[in-house]
Amino acid sequence: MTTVIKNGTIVTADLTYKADVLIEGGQIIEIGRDLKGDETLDATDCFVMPGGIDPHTHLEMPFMGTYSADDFESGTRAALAGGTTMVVDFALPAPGEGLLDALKKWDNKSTRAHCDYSFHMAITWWDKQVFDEMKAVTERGINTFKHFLAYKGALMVNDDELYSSFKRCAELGAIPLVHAENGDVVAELSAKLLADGNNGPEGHAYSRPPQVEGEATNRAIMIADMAGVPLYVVHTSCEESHEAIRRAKLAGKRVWGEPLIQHLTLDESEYFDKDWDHAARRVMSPPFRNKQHQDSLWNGLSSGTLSCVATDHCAFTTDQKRYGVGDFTKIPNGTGGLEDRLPMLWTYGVGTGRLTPNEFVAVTSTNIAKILNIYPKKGAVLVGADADLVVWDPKASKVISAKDQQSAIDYNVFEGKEVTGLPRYTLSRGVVAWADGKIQTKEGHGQFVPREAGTPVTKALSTWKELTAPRPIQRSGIPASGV
Ligand SMILES: NC(=O)NCCC(=O)O
Ligand SMILES: [Zn+2]
Ligand SMILES: [Zn+2]
Repeated sequence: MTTVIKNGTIVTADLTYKADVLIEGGQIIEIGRDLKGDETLDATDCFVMPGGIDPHTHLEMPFMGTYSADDFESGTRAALAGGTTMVVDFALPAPGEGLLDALKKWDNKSTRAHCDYSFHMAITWWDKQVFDEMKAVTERGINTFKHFLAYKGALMVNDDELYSSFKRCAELGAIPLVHAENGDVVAELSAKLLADGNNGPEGHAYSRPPQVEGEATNRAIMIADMAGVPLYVVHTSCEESHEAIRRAKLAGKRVWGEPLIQHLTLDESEYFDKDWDHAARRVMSPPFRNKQHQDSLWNGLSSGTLSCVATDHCAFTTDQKRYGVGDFTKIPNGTGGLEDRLPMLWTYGVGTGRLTPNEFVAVTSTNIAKILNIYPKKGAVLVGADADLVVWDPKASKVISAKDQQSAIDYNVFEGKEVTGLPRYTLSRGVVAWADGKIQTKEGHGQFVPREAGTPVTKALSTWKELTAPRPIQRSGIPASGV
């Protein structure tokens, strides 16, 4: 059975051209003019692009005394409805839990996924077992390890643990990820704010100023450099962090920054809303920033100093957010966005001229596929690539509303935003997964995507580090010891 996408314009990270796409067995088998197939999808007036890859989701995540409300079933439905065909979630070992035991739990949760997925492994504590199991994790097809510098007393690791884990990543050809906020300072600021009677959701934003992010980003970059490993900084939200990344890149360090669609399009005024629920629903870490920080993030995307747009989809219901009434530190941190990432980025990025369509593809799909070592299986429109595609109608529009969404929660942080640019079809490995405004796949269609360690960048960096490593100076005529 073959499927042909006809009459569309293919848009990739580097090319725009008119052609049909023929699909068989889940893969693209031909690209050209006047192709025929058993089934035809009409892409007239549409762009045919690689499906989005969201490198940062937390589906059914155990966090702050509860679980995030979207699981792999509803979360991946939301992804497909918004043109995203792959998500990368975080396997999170509890303190003292083995990495492989945690991985089993994420294997079980993900059996219900509608689209393809992969995992990052979090390093939440450190000893010989963790060191040893990191190798087995890479052999299971996970080449990225996440470190939290925030969430003191829960997920946070200290600098000695960070350095040890980064060195282990370097040995394994894996890439460390970092949530860069100074958890010690956040804990102190939070306690002071609460003591002063600042207990509303706005206290969350006050407790995490850009400096805590800038400091932690700089620290993680320097530690990664000393460990000889690249670094991926998740949810880069402010100029201080972006500046550290920019400077590191210009100094030849291999560092990537990931702004979220929420930080690009929503600002800190959300936390000053008089409605407690409105503000609490938007509590996430790092918090939303002001317009200057948003401009910095947009500029980073267009100049290439920031690489990928993610969601950090970690959705909690209003009832869950209310755990924090009277104490903002108990509001579960996280917001949704999986269904809205592509339409919002197209509307506020391509629609305003901040991004070209090719840059849009780069930052939503191709760049992360390359970083994660799954390009061109994913993130490409090429013969042999998986047919994870979105037929994108740049003129279709809607007003975002929780009542129409796939996500399981009862609100949407983008409620009321009008977006222009929506998927007409989303295809997951050649199967039409979203059409006519409805999900067409069955749960369990999604497959785990293994990712090999030893990516082109880790190999290049380890070659360079080996070449420039400190070496003893060979001397003749060493003087006799003075003792
Ligand atoms: N970002 C957030 O607030 N929640 C999800 C966990 C994390 O990424 O820090
Ligand atoms: Zn985080
Ligand atoms: Zn996250």
